[in-house]
Amino acid sequence: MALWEAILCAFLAATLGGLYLAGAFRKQRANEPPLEKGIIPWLGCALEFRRDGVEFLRRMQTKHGDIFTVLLGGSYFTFLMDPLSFGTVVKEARAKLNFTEYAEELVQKVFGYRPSLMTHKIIESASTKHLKGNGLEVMTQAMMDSLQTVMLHSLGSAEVGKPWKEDGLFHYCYNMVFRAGYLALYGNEPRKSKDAQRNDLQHSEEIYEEFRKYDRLFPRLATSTLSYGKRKEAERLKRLFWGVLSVKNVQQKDNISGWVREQEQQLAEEGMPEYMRDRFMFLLLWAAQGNTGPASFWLLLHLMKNPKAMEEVGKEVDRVVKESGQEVKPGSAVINVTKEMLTKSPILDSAVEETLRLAAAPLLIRAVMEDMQLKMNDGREYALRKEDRVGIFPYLAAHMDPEIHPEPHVFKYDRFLNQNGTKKEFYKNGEKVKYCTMPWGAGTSMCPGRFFAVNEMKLFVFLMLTYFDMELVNKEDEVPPLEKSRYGFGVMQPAHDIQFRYRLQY
Ligand code: HEM
Repeated sequence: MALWEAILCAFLAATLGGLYLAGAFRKQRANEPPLEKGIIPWLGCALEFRRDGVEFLRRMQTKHGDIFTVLLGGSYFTFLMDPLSFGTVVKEARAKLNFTEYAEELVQKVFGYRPSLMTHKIIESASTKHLKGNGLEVMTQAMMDSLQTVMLHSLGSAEVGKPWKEDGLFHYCYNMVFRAGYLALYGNEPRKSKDAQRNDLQHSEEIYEEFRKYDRLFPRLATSTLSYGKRKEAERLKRLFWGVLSVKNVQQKDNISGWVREQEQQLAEEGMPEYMRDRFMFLLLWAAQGNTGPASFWLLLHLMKNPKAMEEVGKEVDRVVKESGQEVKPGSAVINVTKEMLTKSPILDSAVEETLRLAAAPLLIRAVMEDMQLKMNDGREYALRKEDRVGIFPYLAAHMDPEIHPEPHVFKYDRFLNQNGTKKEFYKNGEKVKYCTMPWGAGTSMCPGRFFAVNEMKLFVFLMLTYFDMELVNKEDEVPPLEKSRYGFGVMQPAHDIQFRYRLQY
């Protein structure tokens, strides 16, 4: 064979091998879901998906129905769009559909954290102890105290009159809830130090500013699409957080939450090196603080845009405060809202659920560990291949389904309540939909902080409505659209902020 023939053969073999690895030759087999490979080898439909995931999946759903497989950046994802069938994925044994595989890859990429075998168990058991039941009472009180500190401080002294203050509503809500949550979880400056409270306020503000820089980069960091310069910036921020939240630094604080302290201790007992535990601290901050602030923003905004909702929630808040025997008097605008009080506000509960229906858009992913059959609710069965992934995107498949939630784009504060005050059930094709909303994920990966998160949002609303008058600067401003690049990453953020003003009532 001539040399040029040998080179040509090698080139052809390499190209075919590359195309094979890129999945270009994959065909839909009998019993498999419809396949969509896009036109670019390896990337498949990744660009379209990243541009606007909702639009892309809606188009696929119209074309293929409620199950289909898509090539995205070298991996095949089977999307299940039938909410009545979610249970089969969520409850499937870990040996077949595994949550940790994909999650481990992601946390290594974005936080530099390599999970140990026990990490998930440690998070689960610490959360059961500290973010539920009696532990939740302690955490709710810590959040209450920190919220009072940051919210009342932001106004200065009430004695100098009650001037209006103006701010971006998203900035204000995220800032307040983030800083209070950070202080409640990671502790305060040692109380023996002079100016401890002032230092807490200043330090939490600095942390918030840096966190937001990372937060903005996060979606592109997770999808490996940052420019070189932005990647360097993300690396700088990551290192900054590993330092600020290092085990050594956090241990200097007073009132560290049991949730943070115990997880760190258990990882240490398991033999995890200290530098890796520093990274874990950053991962926890992200998980605990990245969603609740944006969710509180949407809740307050929807209440402000819906006078009837604001009136009903306001009446409920007043009643609960009065029933607790407290009164907000001029000059002493301080109330204490307890976990117990927060159990007596069904209207606010419904408004919180409705807010999360509209704003929470996580993408739940499971790795297929062996060739298997997926049985749909209507009896159809589909073959899944080992090493593919299964994706559930409840925002589109359930939250926005007009059959489950009529007028899905409208905020209805009492959507989740029956007239007699009990919780409503939802139906599709005449069948009850268990997974009618899934802001917290489900199954093994379900958010362990959900009870605390709801209490944080409710505390924030209790205090805002009790302490402040507030209004949008421009009452005609529409609710801003969602920032599309964040689909799949939890609670959505607005494409732009919206100005409001607030002042002390008393
Ligand atoms: C509105 C607020 C929140 C929302 C919507 C939310 C949502 C979620 C979702 C969807 C997941 C699962 C992700 C997946 O399946 O891959 C998750 C995981 C997690 N969340 Fe939340 N979360 C919120 C607040 C919180 C808070 C306040 C905490 C703790 C104080 C917390 C702690 C965690 C942790 C530690 C995980 C990872 C669990 C594990 O991998 O074992 N979250 N969250």
